[in-house]
Amino acid sequence: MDIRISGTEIKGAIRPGYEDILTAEALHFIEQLERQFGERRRELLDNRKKRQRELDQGNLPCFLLETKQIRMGKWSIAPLPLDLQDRRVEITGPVDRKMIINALNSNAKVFMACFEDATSPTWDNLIEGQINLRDAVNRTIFYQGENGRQYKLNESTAVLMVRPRGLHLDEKHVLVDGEPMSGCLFDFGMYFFHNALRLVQVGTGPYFYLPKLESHLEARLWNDIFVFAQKYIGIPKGTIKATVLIETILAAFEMDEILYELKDHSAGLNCGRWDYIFSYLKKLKNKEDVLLPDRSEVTMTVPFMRSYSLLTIKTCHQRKAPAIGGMAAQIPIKNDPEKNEEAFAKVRADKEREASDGHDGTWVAHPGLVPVALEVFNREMPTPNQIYSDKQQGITITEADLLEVPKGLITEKGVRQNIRVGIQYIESWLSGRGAVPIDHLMEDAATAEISRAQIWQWIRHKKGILDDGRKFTFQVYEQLKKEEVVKIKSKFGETMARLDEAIALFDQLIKEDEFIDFLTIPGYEIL
Ligand SMILES: CC(=O)SCCNC(=O)CCNC(=O)[C@H](O)C(C)(C)COP(=O)(O)OP(=O)(O)OC[C@H]1O[C@@H](n2cnc3c(N)ncnc32)[C@H](O)[C@@H]1OP(=O)(O)O
Ligand SMILES: O=CC(=O)O
Ligand SMILES: [Mg+2]
Repeated sequence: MDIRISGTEIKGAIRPGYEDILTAEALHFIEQLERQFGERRRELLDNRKKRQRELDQGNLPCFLLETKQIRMGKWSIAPLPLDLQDRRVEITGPVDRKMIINALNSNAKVFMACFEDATSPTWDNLIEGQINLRDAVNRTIFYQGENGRQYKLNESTAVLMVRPRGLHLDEKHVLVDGEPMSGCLFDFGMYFFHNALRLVQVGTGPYFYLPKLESHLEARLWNDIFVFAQKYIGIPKGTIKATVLIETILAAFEMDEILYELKDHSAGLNCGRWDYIFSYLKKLKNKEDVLLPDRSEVTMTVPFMRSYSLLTIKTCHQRKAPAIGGMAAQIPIKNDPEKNEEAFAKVRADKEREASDGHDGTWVAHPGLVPVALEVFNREMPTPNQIYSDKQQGITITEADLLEVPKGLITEKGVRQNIRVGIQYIESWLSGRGAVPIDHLMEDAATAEISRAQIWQWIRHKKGILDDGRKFTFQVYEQLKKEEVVKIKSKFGETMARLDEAIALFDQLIKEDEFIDFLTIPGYEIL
């Protein structure tokens, strides 16, 4: 069956149940969103390119002169709704049916359902994700595992927040006036249209996380989208609340401005550490002194990362907004209690730093880590949040602090890990899975971006030299890649259906001199 309503045409398959999401009314709404905001989104994407060219020519990110008044002014975001005041532990995950139930039942305060880093945007994942979220909001969601185990919601569940895709991705299965529509407007629009009224009725609201913003003008776009959407379905302005991920180096220089643009709709900021590392590398890739060591060495305690997290807290608290921490990559390790305890200790230390610095909550990747993070925040944060604490007073973070280049080594082990993780992750993404465990770490689109960006840069940077003195070149890359692919094949054999395509895509990302902005853009062409 083909669906075509007014100027909107659905190119994706219509399986049983999909018509409940792709209703005429919902399609009319997303068509309006695209017509109203699609062009502005494209202009903002062009701005990103222009900004990248300026950075490539040697300009450095800086606090903006033209918005100094906003940074100096006395203002706060609108008061937070009751159910977003205590966000001490938030679990994240893809929009998979079983995982949604597990996350909502996990005892975390919030569950962020993710269409971005943790979801491979196949048409089926997206529409099934919308069905799952609708059923979760209606509390009718139910799942039966292959082993017969049945899953349903507990009496008390986490507050739901939804992360639509970033501005950079199209939705090729939905054409509006003959062109693919914006992925972010599709995800946001469908979730909002089907759930906002019900969420308000039951005393919560349409709450969002906004990924990968690069400027306050992008926050302004989202604010205008929210105003339009609320008016469209007849709910008061300010009902939507959104937390913006500070996960690009450019956004770190515009935190006040981002909060200001969204102030009626703001639910604070979050430190998206993995995309942040990727963005630091990508945006500054042409600077001769900018070179990151092995991925495992770029932790939250290296100076530029710590500065960014402290500035996020300080900025948020000045504006009475929550500052949520980020994701430690460790996940539980089954059948090895000693290694498992080491992983938990790393997560605990990460959460202790966040809580004692003044973060108002944190992220975990796995239900098994909820008690670890809860114990730390319960101990360190007796109040629902730390918005009124004075922990950040006296701290000043400069432009130079945000840009400080970390020290450390590039090793063959680090190169091998980047190659293996990059290829394995892309294979899984192409096969429809957007978050995977690799070497006992959570890997998703953001972490994989770091892996491939490092390889790209180390080859081209004159200081891309391994700790044993070898220059890292295309030849060394080819040799190590060959060996890593053999290891992948011997471990996974025939189960990796899209390995050849993953290797080809990884190669393209490394070999094109023009840095490819997001791996998901060429990836989406073959998804
Ligand atoms: C950089 C960023 O953007 S971070 C945010 C985006 N990334 C994410 O959200 C990743 C979230 N985490 C995950 O997807 C998963 O934890 C993974 C892929 C890393 C590991 O998943 P698995 O290999 O399935 O873990 P594991 O086998 O230990 O899972 C045990 C149980 O916990 C469940 N589970 C694991 N992680 C989650 C989660 N995040 N949410 C809900 N349930 C989860 C599993 O579904 C499984 O349930 P079951 O026992 O009922 O079958
Ligand atoms: O989205 C989170 C990140 O770390 O990236
Ligand atoms: Mg991210």
